[in-house]
Amino acid sequence: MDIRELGFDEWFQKEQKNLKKSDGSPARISAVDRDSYLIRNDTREIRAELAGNFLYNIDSDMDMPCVGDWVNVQYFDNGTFAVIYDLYPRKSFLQRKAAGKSKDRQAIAANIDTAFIVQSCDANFNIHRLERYIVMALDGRVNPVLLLSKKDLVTPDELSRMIESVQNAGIRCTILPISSRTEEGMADLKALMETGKTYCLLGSSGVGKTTLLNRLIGQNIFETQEVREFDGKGRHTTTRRQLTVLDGGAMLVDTPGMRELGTLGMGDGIHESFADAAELANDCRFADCTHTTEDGCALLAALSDGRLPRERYESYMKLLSEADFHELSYAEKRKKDKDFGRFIKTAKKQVRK
Ligand SMILES: Nc1nc2c(ncn2[C@@H]2O[C@H](COP(=O)(O)OP(=O)(O)OP(=O)(O)O)[C@@H](O)[C@H]2O)c(=O)[nH]1
Ligand SMILES: [Zn+2]
Repeated sequence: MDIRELGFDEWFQKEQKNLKKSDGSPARISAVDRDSYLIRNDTREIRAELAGNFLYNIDSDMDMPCVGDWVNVQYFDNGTFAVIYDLYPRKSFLQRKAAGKSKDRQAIAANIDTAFIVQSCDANFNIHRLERYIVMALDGRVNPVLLLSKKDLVTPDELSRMIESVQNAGIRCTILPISSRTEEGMADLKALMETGKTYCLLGSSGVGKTTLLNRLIGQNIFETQEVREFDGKGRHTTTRRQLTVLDGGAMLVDTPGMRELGTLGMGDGIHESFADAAELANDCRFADCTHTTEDGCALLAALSDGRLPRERYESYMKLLSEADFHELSYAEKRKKDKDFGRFIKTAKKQVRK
């Protein structure tokens, strides 16, 4: 396999000479498990760890490798173990964030070309929710495609009305109705997925993402297996692969963090136009731009020369920062609930005293 088939195109080749360490080889992160990584190169998938000085050279958590990232590595033990020295710039970056506060950001995946936003035809279809997922994708420079799942549950008329309402809302993304049950649309979906490009599935719980993933990965049993290897310290470890190369050569990313996005909430009254701002964000120099202070921020540029009205900018930033937009992960919520429970307990004790 050629490394270009894993997505290492001219864009990354050009960035190679800007890396701190000029020797080394490019490899792609295929799973992250706390401080240990799986990387994929042209021949194999192996375990990797960060170089000792990696942490000294970064400014924030956002500079830590995440799934989909390209990294510069050096191989040891006959190429069975690697050390990560450097992170390539990101072409695209899916993250949860609260506007302007870097500590409230959480990386989800890097270098995704297309996000399939899944909404099921029967109950889950909702224009406002769709708009929010589209903003999230565009803000990370990821191309959104709408999959209308469970097509088998609606009539052709109902389906046409849904597609019409998406178009009437001014949303211009590709729309593909599919059914995992009847296989309708599955061939079209596979035809959309190109060799060397990376995809992910976003959508609420129950819309059929897992079923679809299994359909796409299913014929590729080897890829779904866990990777068991000895790590650098000789321990036996197991990691679930999060970036999978499908039979057709396209790649699919599925991380636990991506699953948790499924509960994306729906506040009221934020049905303002976002398309202009979200499309501008696509042109920011940095994939992880916060649109607050960065040089090369397309939103700030448009704001200063009047192409983007201030209130539009502000409502867009508000949308990005909403608590329920980039929902806290389930684990974080559980922890918050626990902390709150503890707080109540202590407070009660103190009252008793
Ligand atoms: N009728 C119909 N049902 C489907 C289809 N695809 C999935 N389902 C059903 O929808 C339910 C939810 O599917 P999942 O694949 O688990 O949905 P999910 O989006 O992965 O949900 P989470 O795992 O909770 O995130 C299951 O009962 C599936 O059998 C479809 O194309 N048609
Ligand atoms: Zn920006």
